[in-house]
Amino acid sequence: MNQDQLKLLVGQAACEEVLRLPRGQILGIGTGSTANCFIDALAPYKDHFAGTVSSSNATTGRLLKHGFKVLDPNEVSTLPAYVDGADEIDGSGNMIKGGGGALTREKIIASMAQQFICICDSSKQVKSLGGFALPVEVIPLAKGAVQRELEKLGGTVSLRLAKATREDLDQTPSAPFVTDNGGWILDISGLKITNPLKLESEINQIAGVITVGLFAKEKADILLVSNESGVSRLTF
Ligand SMILES: O=C[C@H](O)[C@H](O)[C@H](O)COP(=O)(O)O
Repeated sequence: MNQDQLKLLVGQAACEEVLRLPRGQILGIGTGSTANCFIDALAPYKDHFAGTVSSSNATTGRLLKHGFKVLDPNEVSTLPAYVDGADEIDGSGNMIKGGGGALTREKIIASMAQQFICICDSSKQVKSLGGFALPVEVIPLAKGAVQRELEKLGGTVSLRLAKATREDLDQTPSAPFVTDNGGWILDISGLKITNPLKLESEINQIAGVITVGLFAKEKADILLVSNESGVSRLTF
């Protein structure tokens, strides 16, 4: 099975998982190629849910195309579950997210949910986080100041350019990648993340940081992970 087939498989498993929730609730939905597989699998059963809350403009577009109702997060107080992919996940459910630039809205929607259901293929499972460059969304005018602070952490910090990210976001190549919030992204590579919760809090304290793509406070509660032998369900 190739990686696309593994994503389809876990998307289908996540669909079965959320259909066990009582009817008529509102579901939080993430961003990325794995989340897209989940959205497509869930589309025939969309009436099971009263609506969805989306973590990005790309996801909103896909949900609307399938006929899902998409609600403004301000209209919703709590969600039974949030389903999303990850760039890396460790053995405790801590994650790096933001490879597609949607980290801030993802973290907001995750914080509203009673449980975070992470979906991925087994290539995303790691012993410790940091092999995938850690994304940090920043206010553009603070880029220089934030970069200097982030460099003190020991990694290599680079501004994400549009060409280095997804074509489906319709960005101009070589210009800074611009998030749905008008922010820019600094990617930190070469970090050894030993205490994700502490590092998340430290980076969030830097003036000019919008969000760091470390999900330790909002870590996964459930992991559905696919490999050659099928889908496993882990809880944290
Ligand atoms: O900003 C993007 C999100 O955090 C995604 O959930 C993450 O990048 C994983 O995406 P994919 O499922 O495409 O690997």
